[in-house]
Amino acid sequence: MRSITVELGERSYPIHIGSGLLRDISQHCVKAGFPLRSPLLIVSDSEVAPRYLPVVEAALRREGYAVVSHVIPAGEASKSLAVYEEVITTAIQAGLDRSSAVLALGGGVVGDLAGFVAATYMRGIGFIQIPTTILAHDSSVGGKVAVNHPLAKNMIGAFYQPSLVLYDLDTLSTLPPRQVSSGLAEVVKHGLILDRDFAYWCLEHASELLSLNTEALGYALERGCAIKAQVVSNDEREHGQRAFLNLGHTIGHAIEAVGGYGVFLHGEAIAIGMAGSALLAAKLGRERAIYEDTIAMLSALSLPMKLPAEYSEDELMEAMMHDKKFKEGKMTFIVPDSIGAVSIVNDVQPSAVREVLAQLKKEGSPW
Ligand SMILES: NC(=O)c1ccc[n+]([C@@H]2O[C@H](COP(=O)([O-])OP(=O)(O)OC[C@H]3O[C@@H](n4cnc5c(N)ncnc54)[C@H](O)[C@@H]3O)[C@@H](O)[C@H]2O)c1
Ligand SMILES: O=C(O)C(=O)C[C@@H](O)[C@H](O)[C@H](O)COP(=O)(O)O
Ligand SMILES: [Zn+2]
Repeated sequence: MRSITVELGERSYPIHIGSGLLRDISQHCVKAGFPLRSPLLIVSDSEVAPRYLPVVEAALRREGYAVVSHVIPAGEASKSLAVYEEVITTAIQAGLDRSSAVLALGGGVVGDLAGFVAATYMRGIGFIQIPTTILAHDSSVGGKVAVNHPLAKNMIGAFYQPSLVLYDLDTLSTLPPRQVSSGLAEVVKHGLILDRDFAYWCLEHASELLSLNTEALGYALERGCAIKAQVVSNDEREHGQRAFLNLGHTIGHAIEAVGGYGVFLHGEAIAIGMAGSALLAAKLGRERAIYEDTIAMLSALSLPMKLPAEYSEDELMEAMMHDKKFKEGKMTFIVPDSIGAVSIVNDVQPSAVREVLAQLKKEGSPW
């Protein structure tokens, strides 16, 4: 097992990464100070629960914890206020108290939803992330928790850090290929924003990553988590550098909202968005090689880069006005300066964004 710390003073917490970690969950709950007398709530989804919930429940019960589980339907549509209310109902019925914790066993949907429950139930109780997707190397770290509104992604949420991230890489072996690629979009994003060598390493090792080679994947997820942890430690509430993590998300979130949640997976939408940011970079005078190398990386990871023709540019522009970086009537984009370095560009002209959207319908591979 390897560990990385998210340094946030008194709220610092470890990310444990390794093999066979699920059965150790109870010792971590004890160490984190969750008392046996207070019930724990595990939130999982309909794909993850049949595979991994029994191990986690059994480990906790062996220790003496009272455990209740709530299984949501798998997929982005569950990141909603309606499902949030159902989970809160379970928490009340199970008698969770202020010393209880919510454990998120699943991908980013479970993590974001369960984290929002933990942040708001009785104004905040304990929270543990147990990620089971590649993408969740990103979502489980950093404390952004939320549900979606039909008009805009992650619109109802909070910053609420977990006490612990327990990342058992054995769970990743059951991920479907499309989910593998989607998760790798956020992995390469971490390279594109801050680590040039890592971005090109992802390109060189794409086939090992896609085939879930243990060594390659372990390295990639550790590096991704370390970059994320560092950014969050520097700027927890996104006053500056944390916005780098939003590369590709202005367009990506608009694609998710306009197309319907779950039509494009999050990582797929972000891949199209990162291709768009690289096109925007070229329009703003950066080298076109940034776009070409970005496309090569996304393509190697079997990610989409093309915007389907039926996506209305007007609707996408409208959705982008709800981006959390949109302030005082100005569009802000994270724009690559080179591979491994980005800038926050305020006041991007809407006409330039429209041109990018039109180009995204033409360029890239048809996927
Ligand atoms: N909070 C953050 O900082 C942050 C960062 C990135 C993404 N996100 C959010 O995360 C979400 C996407 O996360 P995701 O891609 O993990 O999606 P997800 O949670 O929907 O998981 C993807 C799919 O894989 C299945 N699955 C999960 N683990 C599995 C396993 N081990 N074996 C087999 N199937 C498994 C799930 O049931 C689901 O169908 C989006 O809502 C996105 O907005 C949040
Ligand atoms: O942790 C962050 O900060 C990120 O931006 C990570 C993103 O990958 C993630 O999708 C996040 O949920 C987006 O946040 P939002 O503030 O744009 O909703
Ligand atoms: Zn993301």
